[in-house]
Amino acid sequence: MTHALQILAISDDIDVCNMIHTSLGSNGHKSMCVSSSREALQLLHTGVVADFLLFDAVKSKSRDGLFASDLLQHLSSEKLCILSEIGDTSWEKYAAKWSIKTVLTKPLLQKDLEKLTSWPKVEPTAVGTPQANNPTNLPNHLEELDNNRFFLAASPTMMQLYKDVRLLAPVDIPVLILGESGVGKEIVAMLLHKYHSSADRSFLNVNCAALPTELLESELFGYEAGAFTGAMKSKPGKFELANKGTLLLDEIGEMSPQMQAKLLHVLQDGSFCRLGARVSTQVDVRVLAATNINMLDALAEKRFREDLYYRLNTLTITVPPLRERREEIPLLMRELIRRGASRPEQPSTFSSRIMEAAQEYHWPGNLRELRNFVTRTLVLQDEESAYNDLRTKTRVNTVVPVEPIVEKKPPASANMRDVVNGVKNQAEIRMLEDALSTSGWNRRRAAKVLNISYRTLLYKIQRYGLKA
Ligand SMILES: Nc1ncnc2c1ncn2[C@@H]1O[C@H](COP(=O)(O)OP(=O)(O)OP(=O)(O)O)[C@@H](O)[C@H]1O
Repeated sequence: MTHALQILAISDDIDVCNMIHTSLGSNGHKSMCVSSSREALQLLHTGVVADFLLFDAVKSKSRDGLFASDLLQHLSSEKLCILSEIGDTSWEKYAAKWSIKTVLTKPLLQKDLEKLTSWPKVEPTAVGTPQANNPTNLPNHLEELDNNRFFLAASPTMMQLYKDVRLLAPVDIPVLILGESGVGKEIVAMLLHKYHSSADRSFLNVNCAALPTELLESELFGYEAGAFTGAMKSKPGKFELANKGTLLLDEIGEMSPQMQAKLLHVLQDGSFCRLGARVSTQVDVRVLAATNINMLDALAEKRFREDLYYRLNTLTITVPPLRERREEIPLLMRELIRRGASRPEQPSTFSSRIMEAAQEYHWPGNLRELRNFVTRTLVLQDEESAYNDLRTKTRVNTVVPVEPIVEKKPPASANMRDVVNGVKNQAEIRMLEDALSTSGWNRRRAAKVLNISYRTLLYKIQRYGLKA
């Protein structure tokens, strides 16, 4: 049987990436698209095998010497191809210098790829066979962000989300990012910033739920010396610091009514006063907002101002929970392991049974929980207990059918009360986890759904050790 080949593309152009994924995927081959040669090199260093590398030279940031010697160390020149623009012949001289035979021009067409690779079609692997679980079989998009953070998409919904982000990013309108806690709203905001014209300016983030109103006000707008006790020196706020850049207002749904009114004012005319200042300051900031609460409920319950809501959500992006894109789990884990394994004795991958168990678990804390799980497992180097932990949590979440009590004598030591309490606790944990995960770990909403007080819910979360 013919083996699936892998093409690695370095391109910022979503049409190019889509064409590669679709055209190669339909022939049973694999493809990966990254946005810089640095990312491509990182992948090659970690053992990813590319049978062919396509470099999109159009609008590439650092044309000269970009991938010359470094990439050629991994791949022979016949395996490299440059994608250029009609009329741009500058790449021919580089191609000659590096002995690269192929220079294609945009728009990239299916027939170019077919001719280029002349790879025979591979029979699709039957669903459910081990190979179908192999993460490298999925077309995916990996993008490097600041501070060793990354964006990875592989499911159809996330690939579409990436496409939407790329379309929206350059447009200067407010975007509201919705999704449960830990799904990657901040990562999406970072991507929106990366592809905005202000990308070389600051990207700042303020968590609106973490600070009481007065502190949030000084954090956002800054203060003058003497504005309050302890304000020895004046200090600019995040709006000033993010001038000409992007400011993400995280957990905006938790902002107090007073702050909402002040924020509305800034969004209307871009000006505000530092605390204790007499004159106003004018800024030009791209404001993004994110929340894990249901904004329509918040509007109906008058917890959030309608006028502010409509200012913030000219466009909305909803990031799906991890349990709705389980096919991404092995890929994400592999990438997290690759970045997390710092010592030689740490594994470069986890066993396939742990990967499978991870795909079955419902990850109420989404990607944050997955990342913590990988880090913990790498540090403790105890896959067995990590596996058991996953299985237990998956079982607790699955409805346990009540076994008919037929002629089974309980063991002498069994205590009826313990058994009943065990079943009751399990049912309670299941209900709590369901309510918390559907409300995106918004405890007030979960308490409402469960019809218990907020304090009772906090107590139960602590008692059962539930974690987002
Ligand atoms: N698509 C993704 N690819 C890779 N890593 C991701 C992705 N999405 C999220 N992560 C990782 O998951 C973790 C949580 O992401 P992030 O902080 O963006 O979530 P969030 O939705 O903003 O959470 P919260 O609502 O609690 O603020 C981070 O470590 C982030 O790097």
